[in-house]
Order: sequence, then C-alpha cells, then structure tokens
Amino acid sequence: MRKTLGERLAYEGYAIEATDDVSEASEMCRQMAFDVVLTDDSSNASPLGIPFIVLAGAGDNQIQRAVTAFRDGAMDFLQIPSDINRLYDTLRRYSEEEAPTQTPLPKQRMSAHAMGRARRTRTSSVQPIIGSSNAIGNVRQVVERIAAFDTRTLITGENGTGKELVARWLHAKSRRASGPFVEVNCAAIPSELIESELFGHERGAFTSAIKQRKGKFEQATGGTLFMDEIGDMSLAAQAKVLRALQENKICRVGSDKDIDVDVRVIAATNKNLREEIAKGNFREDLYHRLSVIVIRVPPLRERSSDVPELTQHFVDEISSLYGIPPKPIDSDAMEALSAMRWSGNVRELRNVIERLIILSGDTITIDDVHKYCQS
Ligand SMILES: Nc1ncnc2c1ncn2[C@@H]1O[C@H](COP(=O)(O)OP(=O)(O)OP(=O)(O)O)[C@@H](O)[C@H]1O
Repeated sequence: MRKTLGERLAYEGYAIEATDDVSEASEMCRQMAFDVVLTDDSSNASPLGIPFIVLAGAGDNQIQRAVTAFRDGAMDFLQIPSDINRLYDTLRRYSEEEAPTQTPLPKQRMSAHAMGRARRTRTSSVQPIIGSSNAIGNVRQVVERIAAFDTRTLITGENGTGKELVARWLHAKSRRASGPFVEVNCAAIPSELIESELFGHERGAFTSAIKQRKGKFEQATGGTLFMDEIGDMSLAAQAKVLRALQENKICRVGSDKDIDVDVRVIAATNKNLREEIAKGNFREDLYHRLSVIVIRVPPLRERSSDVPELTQHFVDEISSLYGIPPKPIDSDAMEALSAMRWSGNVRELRNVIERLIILSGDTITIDDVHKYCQS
C-alpha cells in the first residue's frame, strides 16, 4: 500500500518520503519539512504533534481503530482502497487551505506511512479543555498566563484527569507552537534504556546501537518535551536529567561531546513528589528544577458540575465517530453520572459514555447507567 500510494501521490505532484521504520521516519522528520503524515498507526504519529491521517486496510477492526485514531488526534480515518478518492480530496483540500501560510515550496512535501513535520501542532488541532467549574477554570487561566513563558512546569493529578491535554495546550499556546511536541513516558522505558532514549546514542555505543540516534531532548529542539510519569523514573536517570536541565546540555551515549538543547520541559506525575522525596525515591534538586510552576489538575469528583458538559461533549464526539445521531440522555441518568466517584477520572467517563452509546437503546436511561457503569 505504501509503495502504490506513494507512487500515485508523487504522480499527483506531491513530494513523498516513505519508510516502514518508525525511528527512520522520526529522523526524516528532523531533517525535512513535512506537511502531513499518512500512517496506519496513530500511536506512532501522534507524539510528533503533526497533522496525520490514519489509513486502515479492509477487515481490520475498523471501529476500534477509528476510535483510537481520533482519540490520538487524527485529521481523518480512511479505509484503503475503498476511501482512496476521499484521501485524494482531503489532501487536495488540505494543501489548498494551508497553502497561503506555507513557506514557498514547489510541492507539498509528504511522508507516506511515516511521519512528517511542517506546521506541526496548531492550536486548532488540540482538543478543547471542557468544563465550566471554578476548578477547571483556574487550570485554564494558569495555562493562558504561563504559556507564553518558557517556564518549566510540573502538572500533577490522578490518572485520566487531563494532564497531557493541559501540556498540549501549554505547547499550542506558546511561541514554540510551530516546533515539535515530543512526549516521553518515563514509566514505560526500562532504566537501562532511558539514557539513550532521552539523550540518544552514537553508533556502536553499545551492542545494539547499529546507527546513531537522536534522543527525545534533541528531537524536541525548538519545541516542548513532555516528560510524563516523571515520578517513576529511576534515581540514576533522575541524576542525568538533572544535569541536562541544569546546563541545558546533553551528551549522547558513547559520545564525549556536549550538545546544546533548546527545549521547554513540561513534566507530569500522578504521584505526590514531596512524599516521594521524603521516602528517598525522588531527588529534591530535580523537583525544584521541574516545578517552577505547578499546575494541579483536580480529580473529576472535585468538579462533578463538569460531568454533564463533558458527557455531552463525549456523546457528540463518539456518536459522530460512529456516524450516528447523538443519543439523548435522560436527566436522571445525567444526575446519576454526576454523582459517581470516577476513580479513573475523565478517561473513565469517556469510556463509560462510549459503552452507553453502544449498548443503550434510542435514549440513554438511568437503567442503562445502573446496568453498564460500575464506577
Ligand atoms: N477537561 C477535559 N475536556 C475534554 N477532554 C478531556 C478533559 N480532560 C481529559 N480529557 C480527555 O480524557 C482523556 C485522558 O486525559 P489525559 O490523557 O490528558 O489524562 P492524563 O492525566 O495525562 O492521564 P495519565 O495520568 O493516565 O497519563 C483524554 O482522552 C483527554 O482528551
């Protein structure tokens, strides 16, 4: 599909780069200006914060994949080959709409089944932060106030409260918005790999280092590095990150040359870092480097007045994903939803709404809520 589509789009006048290797794609993005990404895996494309379209072959689990794609921020989800004309139309419209803001390039540059960078994250591509409670209003206000500054920011809050969404807004409203938004989940990387993941490595630095590779700090140059689950990083890794933050310099594994980095660091954690410091699990000096500003995103149970608005938002979004009219919700069902504890916060609410849309009849009733939600 990649080859055929690449040839066809090249014939249409687009400049195409194609690869089947994710890290090679990231590298290409560092070196060239792309407008859009075509990929079959939104999780690979979304961390770059670049507009992307997800393509799926026939027979894949379409609904689940479409839901995941849009959740990750895809511009569109298309089935190939049946939606091929829609793909051409979307690309044509997109390049026409976007053309005036482009630096004059003879052709739109595009990466097929890979990654691209050009306009990257635009404010319009970040989902809105929904909610009218004072608690979420305060969060929005802090975002507005600090976004323009390069201040290091620590976002705290339970899982699923919206910490990543807040980080994306900070980026989108900053002067770095046209730079990359690079996310690294510190909890997901084994401690022996974290140094190379964050700082990169030279060829031959260790047995599996067959090529030179840039780390997340370098990839985020000119943009924002979002370090998620920072409280789960090993003490050894914390020491290395501390040095990078103190000196704004990094050193690739296997190299003795320092590289200057121009990155705004936003960190997030669901842990109480003060407690982790007391227990000896987190370095106090790193905490102070990261937490010039601290934004606490409150759990949903502390802002249950937001539940109806969030519910309506997810009903509209999910119904439109499935191509069905939004299902009405009875008022007592809405009340029951507002009264729940939501230990998984906004993410859990979204999942429950999706379940209710699929399983309920024409209207979502209180019986559906009792039957299908065990919060
Ligand atoms: N206020 C909000 N308005 C709209 N959507 C929201 C809001 N808060 C969270 N969401 C949505 O809820 C989901 C979870 O949010 P997000 O991933 O930002 O949470 P998180 O705190 O980073 O979670 P984790 O700690 O598990 O990484 C996402 O789909 C996000 O878009």
